[in-house]
Formats: sequence, C-alpha cells, structure tokens
Amino acid sequence: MLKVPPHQVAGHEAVDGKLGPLVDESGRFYKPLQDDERGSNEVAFYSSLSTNSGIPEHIRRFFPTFYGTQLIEASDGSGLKPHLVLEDLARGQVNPSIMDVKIGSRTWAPEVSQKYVEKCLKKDRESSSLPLGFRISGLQIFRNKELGFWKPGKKAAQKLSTEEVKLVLRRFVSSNTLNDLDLEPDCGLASTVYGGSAGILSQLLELKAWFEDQTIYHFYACSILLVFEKELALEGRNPNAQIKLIDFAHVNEGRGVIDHNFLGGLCSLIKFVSEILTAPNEYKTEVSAKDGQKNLINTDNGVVADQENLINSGNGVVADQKNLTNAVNGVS
Ligand SMILES: Nc1ncnc2c1ncn2[C@@H]1O[C@H](COP(=O)(O)OP(=O)(O)OP(=O)(O)O)[C@@H](O)[C@H]1O
Ligand SMILES: O=P(O)(O)O[C@@H]1[C@H](O)[C@H](O)[C@@H](OP(=O)(O)O)[C@H](OP(=O)(O)O)[C@H]1O
Repeated sequence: MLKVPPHQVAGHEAVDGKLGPLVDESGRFYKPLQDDERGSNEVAFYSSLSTNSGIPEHIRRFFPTFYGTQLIEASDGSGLKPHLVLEDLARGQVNPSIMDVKIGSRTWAPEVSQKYVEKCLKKDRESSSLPLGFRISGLQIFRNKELGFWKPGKKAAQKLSTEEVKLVLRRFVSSNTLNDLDLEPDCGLASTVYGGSAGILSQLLELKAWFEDQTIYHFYACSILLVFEKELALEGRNPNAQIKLIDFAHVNEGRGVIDHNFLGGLCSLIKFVSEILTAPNEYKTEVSAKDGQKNLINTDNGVVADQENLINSGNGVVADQKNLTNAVNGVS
C-alpha cells in the first residue's frame, strides 16, 4: 500500500490532490518525475551514479539506493506516472528528527532561463543561502511523545536568518523539550549526534574531502538530509545519525572543475556544526549581547512576519503566535 511519507520535511508534497512522493511498507520512496527536464535530469543523475566507477564506495553510502524507475498511480489522481524508486531514508525510524539543508549560495545551474534565475535568486536572497551558502528547506524536531514534533512551515524555515539558523542547528540536538519556556537549547545531544567517529560532523568532513577533489558533478539545489532518532540518543543508545544527499534535478557535469558552490556551503555548515561541539553555550552569550528577544525578533528578513506559516506547522505543534515567536527565537 502506498501512502504519503509520514516524515517528509520539504519539497513537493502529495497532499490536497497535488503531485508528490509516496512510500510503501517495504522501505521504498517513490518520487514522481516532473514532466519537464527536471525529471529526466534526476533519472540521468542516478543512472550515471550507479555506473560511474569513479565514485568511491565510502561516498556512495551518502546517496539513497536507487532501484530504477516505475510507473505507479500518481498522488494527484492523474493516473500512471513514472517515479524514481529510492531507498526510504526514514524507513524503520519511529520519531526521526530530520533537517533538509539546501547547499550552495546559488541554486541554479548555468544555461537556465533568465526567468528561472530570477525565481531562484529571489529565494536565495530571502533566505540564508546568500550569506551562509546554505538554507534550511524544512525540518522536524522530535520533542517528546506528548508534544510530538516541532515542525515549522517550509516557507518560514527557508526564511530563517543567520542567527536563527544557528539556533535551529542547536535546537536540533537539544534534549530539553523545546517548549516556550526553554530559554535556550541545551545542546545535550550534540556530542552523540554531531560528534564522535560516526557522528554527523565526521560524515560531513568525509563528504567535504570528496568535494575538495571530485570534478564529476556540480550539485545545484541539492540538499543534505540530516536524520537521527532522538529517543535513542536520550537513552544513551546509538541514534543512527546520518547524512544523505538528495534532490538531483539540477545536477550538471563538473567538466574538470570542483563544485565550489557546493563546497563553500558545505564548509559553512561544517563550521556551524563544529562550533556547537566546541562551544555549546555560545548562543546564550550572543543572545544576551544582543539584548535577547527584541533584536532576534526584528530580523532583517522578516521571519517573524511570516508567522502564519510557522504556526501552520502541519501537526499542530506550535499552538499560538507567542509560542511560535518564542520557539523560533529561543526566548520567553
Ligand atoms: N529517499 C528519501 N527517503 C525519505 N525521504 C526523502 C527521500 N528523498 C526525499 N525525501 C523527503 O522529501 C523531501 C523533498 O525531497 P526532494 O528535495 O527530493 O523533493 P523535491 O520535490 O524535488 O523538492 P524541491 O521542491 O525542494 O525541489 C525531503 O526534504 C525529505 O523530507
Ligand atoms: O521550497 P519550496 O518553497 O517548496 O519551493 C520549491 C523549491 O524552490 C524547489 O527547489 C523548486 O523546484 P526547482 O528547484 O526544481 O525549481 C520548486 O519549483 P516549482 O514549484 O516550479 O516546482 C519550488 O516550488
């Protein structure tokens, strides 16, 4: 039986009669091919990845397993449609915390139309993509069984300012239950999730080492998905923290040139994650130095003006505007 992915955090969604991905019980994720060249590009990328002997084995694990394409009933009722068949990265996870981080300060490939450049540039400007080289496309953070997930709307997630992105990266690995009384995230799970030889930082560094050398592909508008099971981390067990690259509709040939756009964004993400490990309390200092809530709320890109999207969190976690503002800013 195909169903809407229970843990999708960004991208096109199979809701309200729209076209989006589906999952089955055997652990497969079916992503519909978009009718334009984005669909064929993504198939071409996965096919090339499967056959390219230049990709080291330890790097292949950062990509979802690809099982080809299949005609299945599309979620929008339009009938049979070709779908990419991928490994479901949330399979077997009970309450996964997930963050989709779109890498690169520039999200369009060369030789696209001026209209498309303008569309992307607008989003890059309105998000942290330009200043940071990446943006959070969407996320969910498990709080606890009673409260469920903290899942801000996609639009609001994408408009987080630099300070808010730093806060959310801390919040992602915090063990406090993230309600409006939390003054700041405790980063209690940082060493288990971000740190250690199998942790997210170590994986990001491994990926970076490949990007410092590889000239096969240029990954425009591609994301790194960060996933882990918070409940396992809280129990002191291995939280299965992993990073995976997803969304290859805009991958181009590298033609002997390193992917400096992706590499720059990856280094920027690595820097923030490293800082959380070395100085988990630094955010507290920044907040007080900036007169706390007032300055953080009045961000220059209007995150808090987008309250409606944040409140409409899909699973009703954020109950009201006040909680939301506090949730985003980490202040009460
Ligand atoms: N293989 C996978 N397994 C589980 N979840 C996935 C997988 N691939 C993608 N997702 C989920 O779906 C979301 C969207 O994925 P993706 O970016 O590939 O779709 P998209 O519709 O092309 O997105 P966009 O509109 O941003 O281009 C991700 O944020 C993630 O939550
Ligand atoms: O992140 P959001 O707000 O969901 O917005 C989507 C996101 O920017 C995708 O990257 C984009 O697809 P491309 O990158 O492939 O252009 C898609 O365009 P679309 O609506 O034209 O499919 C947008 O709707």
